[in-house]
Amino acid sequence: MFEARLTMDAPTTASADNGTSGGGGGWFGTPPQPAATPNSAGPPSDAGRTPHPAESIGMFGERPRVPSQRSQAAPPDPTPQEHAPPPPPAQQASPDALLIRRTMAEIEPVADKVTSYFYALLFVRHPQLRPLFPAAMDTQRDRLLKALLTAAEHIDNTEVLVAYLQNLGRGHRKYGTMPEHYPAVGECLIGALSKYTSHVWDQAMEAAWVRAYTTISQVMIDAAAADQLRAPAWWHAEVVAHDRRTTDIAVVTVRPDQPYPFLAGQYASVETPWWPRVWRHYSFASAPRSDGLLSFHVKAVPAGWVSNALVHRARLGDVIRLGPPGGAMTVDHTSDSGLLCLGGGTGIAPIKALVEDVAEHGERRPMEVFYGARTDVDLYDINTMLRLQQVHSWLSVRAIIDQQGHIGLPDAVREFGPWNGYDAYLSGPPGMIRSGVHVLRNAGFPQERIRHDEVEELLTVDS
Ligand SMILES: NC(=O)C1=CN([C@@H]2O[C@H](COP(=O)(O)OP(=O)(O)OC[C@H]3O[C@@H](n4cnc5c(N)ncnc54)[C@H](O)[C@@H]3O)[C@@H](O)[C@H]2O)C=CC1
Repeated sequence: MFEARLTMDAPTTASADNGTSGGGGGWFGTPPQPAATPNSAGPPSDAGRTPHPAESIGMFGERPRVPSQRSQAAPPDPTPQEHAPPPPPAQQASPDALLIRRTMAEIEPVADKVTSYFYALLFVRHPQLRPLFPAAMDTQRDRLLKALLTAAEHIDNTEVLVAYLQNLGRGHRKYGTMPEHYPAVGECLIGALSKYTSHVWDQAMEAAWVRAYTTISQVMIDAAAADQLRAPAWWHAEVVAHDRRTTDIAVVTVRPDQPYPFLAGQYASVETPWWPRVWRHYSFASAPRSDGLLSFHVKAVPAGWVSNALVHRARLGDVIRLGPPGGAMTVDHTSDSGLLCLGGGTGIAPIKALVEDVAEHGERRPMEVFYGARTDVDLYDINTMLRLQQVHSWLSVRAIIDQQGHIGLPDAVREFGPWNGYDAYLSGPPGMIRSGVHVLRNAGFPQERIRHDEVEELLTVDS
């Protein structure tokens, strides 16, 4: 019944300036499609996507970053008033946002059921979409729904939402997501939400969700179409070096088949040939190199499909797939702030990339690296870091062995300082990031000077 009403606010397929927007289809129609490139013409048998603990999956599986932007945001903005206003406080939320929040509160206690029902609907009604998802959906099945719900919840916060959704839309190209898939997802989203909120669901609530999803899908579709003009949906990359540093950690170096632009501190999503459509995020372990090679530090974790494959199975000549780079834990080279870096375990990888990045820019900003590990053996990259320290007088590296686990690194940072004039970069297990942020905030560190990847995403990382 709601379907008939939904065709009003149809997402279009591409941006208005190419003549394809504005008219077409509705949620439940087939919007016009942008010209396909070879990479995006349709999901290959292994087209899939996203990262995390059991990682990613879903068509919209990129981890939601909307809520915690500030921790990884750019440096403090001296003129915030020139930008869009912050999201309205709850009492000023738009009517649609209030209805969406009401729905969210209703489904929260039954989130698992909503998730199961949503995917059941999707795959029964639209079986052609099933191959876009990994074979095993059990661990990651809620990524798509979560991303959609997160976006809807922040529908009033246009500035942040658009950036998030654009990233999401671009990231979905590697799954083989096409514009015509969006109406199917929207229909099943409404179907699942209405079923589990039937006692409160009404026309107004449905209309709010339709408007929100129409906006969400339109931004994603436009971003994917724009990205298609300048970048492949994914890169193939051949393993050219495989260096086992410990029984469970390997440094894997790959050569992409096309230039792969990225910034030090970012990460890529990675899919191996052994687990099609299962994607994980790995931070680049080096700044961009003149030979175009990329390195990742991979630790095989229990039940980590991708990480175990990369550490124990990958051989020279194997070809993996890479999604586009993501992440905002990058250095602002217009600043001369010091850099306080915490790298826990394999979290040292992007910190090493940041050191190289600062060095390449010829800067002499103080850089203090705290490298935490459980044992000496786990400090698998300490020699590299100490070599960098020898070469760069502005760099200081301290190793913190934390056998008891999980208190040493942030505590050690507290003992040094003061850290006035420093930006902080945190990379490592989610627990380390959380406690690190806590310690730094208590030490007076402004939130906007603390950068790290999203904890939600790390929780799904198969390190
Ligand atoms: N961009 C990022 O943030 C990256 C994150 N990672 C993540 O880093 C982790 C590395 O795993 P492992 O090498 O096994 O590290 P681990 O679990 O052995 O921890 C390494 C060190 O981090 C610190 N630490 C860990 N948990 C802590 C806690 N709850 N509170 C305070 N400090 C804590 C301790 O000093 C510990 O020795 C993985 O979860 C991986 O996903 C890896 C690469 C990049």
